[in-house]
Amino acid sequence: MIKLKGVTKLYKDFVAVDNLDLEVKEGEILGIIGHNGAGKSTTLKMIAGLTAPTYGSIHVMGKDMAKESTYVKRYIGYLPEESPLYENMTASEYLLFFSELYGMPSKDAKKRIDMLLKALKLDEQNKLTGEFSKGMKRKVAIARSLLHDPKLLIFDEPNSGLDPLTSFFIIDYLKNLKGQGKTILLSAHNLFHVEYICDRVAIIKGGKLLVCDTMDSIRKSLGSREYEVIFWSGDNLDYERSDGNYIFKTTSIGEMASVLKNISENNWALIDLSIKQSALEDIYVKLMA
Ligand SMILES: Nc1ncnc2c1ncn2[C@@H]1O[C@H](COP(=O)(O)OP(=O)(O)OP(=O)(O)O)[C@@H](O)[C@H]1O
Repeated sequence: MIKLKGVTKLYKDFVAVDNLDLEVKEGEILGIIGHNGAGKSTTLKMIAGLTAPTYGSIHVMGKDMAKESTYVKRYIGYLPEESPLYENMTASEYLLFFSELYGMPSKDAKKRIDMLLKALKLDEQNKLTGEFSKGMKRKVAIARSLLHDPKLLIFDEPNSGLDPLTSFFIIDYLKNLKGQGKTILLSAHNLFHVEYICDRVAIIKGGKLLVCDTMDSIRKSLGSREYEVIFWSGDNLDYERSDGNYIFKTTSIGEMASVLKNISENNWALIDLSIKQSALEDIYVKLMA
């Protein structure tokens, strides 16, 4: 669906995106994460055809964005990081206005707007968007990006500045859109959300791609596992105590095996054995350090 080859973006002589190769497959959700100023928005804008790369090529739906971006844009729903609305319109009026700009037949547009307002739980029909909360405004912007039923969604921090429940509602809504066959490329700062919905994660730093893979593969190469064994023994042992039991934690599978052997040989009682994997947050902190 998306293919970037050697994409570089210079602002004068400042390198905002540096020789980026990236692919997004049809039907997947790819999350881009990175510090402020890492180059996420610039990358998304280039893919959406809003700014051209200085070097390199971008293909979307098999088309070269340098030549056919006008054609491709009708299949893209782009949500910018900041999305000011026309605040003296209700949500329906605003969306209807955009549907006219998109050339949608008004009957189809009204149906689609009703569906989107309902799906996004935007039910205060009589309020002007200027009187909406931040979360509701973001939902209107999301509805606008989905008006023309695009195949590819490019969302720049869809839930920035929103409370946890509204954020989660939006993330879950995006997951639902993937179920309807959409391809989604998003940037986000909430790593839990990225881990929750994305099939693959791209981590960028200073405009360069550090890693792009599934969470499983990233964990295998960069993450760690911590084993935790809880057991009971009547003996006085040199292990940490927890609620009348002993607890042993390690990242070494060898050490964990030797404790299990001890438990078995001494007839102590194994209460629990668990494996904790690194969350994206741990891996991100490690990579950025
Ligand atoms: N129009 C522009 N002119 C000059 N520099 C720019 C322009 N747009 C972005 N930059 C610079 O390019 C770098 C990357 O910016 P970008 O907005 O892509 O980062 P980001 O990862 O999206 O950051 P954030 O998480 O804060 O949104 C930053 O150093 C920024 O200051």
